[in-house]
Amino acid sequence: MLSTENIPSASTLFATYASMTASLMLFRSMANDFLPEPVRNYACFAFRYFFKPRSKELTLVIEDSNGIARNQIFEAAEVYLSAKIGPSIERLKICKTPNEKVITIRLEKNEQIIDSFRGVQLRWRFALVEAADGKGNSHSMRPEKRLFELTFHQTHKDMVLNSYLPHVIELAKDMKDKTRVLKMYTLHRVPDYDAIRWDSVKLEHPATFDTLAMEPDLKATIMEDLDRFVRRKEFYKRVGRAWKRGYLLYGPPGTGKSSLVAAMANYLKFDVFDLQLGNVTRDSDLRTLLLSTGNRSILVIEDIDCSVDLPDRRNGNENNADAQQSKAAGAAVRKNKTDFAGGKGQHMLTLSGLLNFIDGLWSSCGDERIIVFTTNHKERLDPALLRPGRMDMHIHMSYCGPYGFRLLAANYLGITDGEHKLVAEIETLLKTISITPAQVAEQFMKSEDADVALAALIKLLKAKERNGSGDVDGDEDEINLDEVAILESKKLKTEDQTQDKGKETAAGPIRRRRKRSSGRIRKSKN
Ligand SMILES: Nc1ncnc2c1ncn2[C@@H]1O[C@H](COP(=O)(O)OP(=O)(O)OP(=O)(O)O)[C@@H](O)[C@H]1O
Ligand SMILES: [Mg+2]
Repeated sequence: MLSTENIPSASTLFATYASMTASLMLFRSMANDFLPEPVRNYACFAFRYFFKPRSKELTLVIEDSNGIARNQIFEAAEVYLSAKIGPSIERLKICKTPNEKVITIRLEKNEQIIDSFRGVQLRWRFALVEAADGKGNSHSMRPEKRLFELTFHQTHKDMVLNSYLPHVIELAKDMKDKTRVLKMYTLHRVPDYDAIRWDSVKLEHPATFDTLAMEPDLKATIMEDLDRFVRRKEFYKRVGRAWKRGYLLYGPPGTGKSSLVAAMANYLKFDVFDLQLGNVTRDSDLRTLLLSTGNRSILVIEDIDCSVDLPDRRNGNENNADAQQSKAAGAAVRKNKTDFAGGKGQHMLTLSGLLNFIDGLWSSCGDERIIVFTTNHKERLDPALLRPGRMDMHIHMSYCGPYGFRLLAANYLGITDGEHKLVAEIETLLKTISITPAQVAEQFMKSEDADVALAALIKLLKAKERNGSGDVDGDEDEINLDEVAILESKKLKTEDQTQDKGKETAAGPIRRRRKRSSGRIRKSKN
């Protein structure tokens, strides 16, 4: 039987509680009076430290930026985790801008994801915290900081830092590349500010190495070269070279130089910056433009022989003061039309200036840069451009050979392994007659019926054979396409010649117009 004698009464309990509370309050007010604040804070900290339950977990806090630059780990985690979303997630943020191919999915505040790597469990949590200074993140202009918390057992700290996070970064890069929308930047003049800047559009050029008709060995060499370039970051650093590579593409019009640039961009997932030198009049503009090109990009200068001319070649005047000056400097000088007419000379762009800038300052302030020059006339190029070490690879884009023809026939007409009665005849003709891939493609566009398309190609090849135009350049070839083309091109040529008479000193723009007119004939038939 329980005795009630040993149980304290309610009044005793209340009295004890009241006296303890009074003692504590007395103690606290004495501590406040006699102990200085730093000592009190330290005592509180020590109390909490010794009596807090020990956690075996470690949490890494990954903020979206360090205040100035973006945090690469944060960005990688966002992408990586979007592929790890499981059924336990209740809220997600989704978004798609007009330029994006797919919907982006991101975690909402406080959502967690459990990941595992080499048998280790890792917990990710996305959080939004108000910035202590109330200003938030200046980089993203947000009032709060976005961060990920990555929690795991303390013993795995080294593995997470040295293996798991690099793995997340690498995987995220691959994922981003797959969905990346390539951009094509072209020059845009802002008249009010007399300035010129890059404007971007989505690069949707369908050319790839699979659709490009060129000799297989050359194609493989280019692809290998590109692969080697992108994976040799450390090598470039070690040997003290800027991580850039230059290609000179030369060959007749319609042999696929521009298509090759697009194929390179699609292959590497690099943006393209199309630098139309004709629109740039000042060296200072050029420098600003070059400095604002991004990493992982291809800078293209098309038709370099038309864009940058030697003045003595252009106007045939050896005594011209500018020509003398540029010769002395070993430079090719291009001036805009008004300079020639008015002789003001202040808007001057030099090829050597461009090349030095590309070789020097520009190339050292970015990574993974490719520069491509294209030309129809390699022999007209300034020796400064061809100097060893300037352009790493000279690629000759040539007329259509049997391999190129078969590839086009397969892509356009679905003729695989040359299984068509007319293929052998065409291949024989191709041995002696030069025809560009663009012209072959044009014939193949005429009909979906392989018989009709191949017959049209044979007709064109035979017409070329009759005219003895097997080895003339592409501009002349256009005249042989068909009667409409003949009439149209004659008309355009007459127009050109009339205009050219008045502008004998501006050889560059004249060459450009001729090229464009032949392009127009091609387009009108498609
Ligand atoms: N090698 C090729 N493989 C597949 N298609 C090609 C090839 N070359 C040209 N073409 C076709 O011809 C069109 C024009 O080619 P592209 O503009 O690449 O020639 P280009 O060499 O740059 O000519 P230009 O010297 O006039 O700039 C392309 O859009 C493509 O359809
Ligand atoms: Mg081109």
